[in-house]
Amino acid sequence: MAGAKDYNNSWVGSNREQIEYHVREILKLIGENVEREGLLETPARVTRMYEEIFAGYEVDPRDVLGVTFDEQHEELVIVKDIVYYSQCEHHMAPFFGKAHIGYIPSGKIAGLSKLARLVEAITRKLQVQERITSQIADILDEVLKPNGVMVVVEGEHLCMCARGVKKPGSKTVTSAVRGQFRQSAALRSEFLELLKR
Ligand SMILES: Nc1nc2c(ncn2[C@@H]2O[C@H](COP(=O)(O)OP(=O)(O)OP(=O)(O)O)[C@@H](O)[C@H]2O)c(=O)[nH]1
Ligand SMILES: [Zn+2]
Repeated sequence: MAGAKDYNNSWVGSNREQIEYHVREILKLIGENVEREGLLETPARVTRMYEEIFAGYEVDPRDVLGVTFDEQHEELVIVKDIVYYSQCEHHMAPFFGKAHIGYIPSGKIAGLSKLARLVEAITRKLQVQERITSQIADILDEVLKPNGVMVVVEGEHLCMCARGVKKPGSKTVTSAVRGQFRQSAALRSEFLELLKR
């Protein structure tokens, strides 16, 4: 039955009926017949989709890094090609791509999966790519207190491909550096070189 599913995210669960109502109203306003078979379940489906793509509103990204390990590895650690899907806050249209994270620990390392979870927590909400990039860097910097952090995010924005300027295939690349990466061009080059492999 439409909307009978349990929701993991409390904001979707408690607002489900209203979200469904408003999706139905938008469908009417764009000229659709909300009674036709293909659309009967659409408001409920959209609401369930929101539960996934806006799951970040339920998570404090700092909590994702709650488990860390003391380790004396003070060399570069990189997790690259972390695929993300986000929604542009200007158009509510998807943008997606890959995030690459590098950091130089200072006595504390994060579980590798936690870096991917951090990307999930930050991207699953309305965002701009620049903010995603700096939030990843800032939260790692704050929680791990590493010697340096560098983050590169690549994204393809549907608001630039499917509408407006219509430039499919254009890629936006953003980066953020903290700590030793700020001072050292050699370190930035090492990170970028390792991304190419
Ligand atoms: N900096 C930045 N801009 C973004 C991002 N996602 C979408 N945008 C841009 O947000 C801008 C919104 O501009 P507006 O002029 O207010 O909106 P618009 O009339 O729909 O703009 P056009 O896309 O140029 O048609 C556009 O230039 C988008 O390309 C992002 O992650 N970062
Ligand atoms: Zn947009």
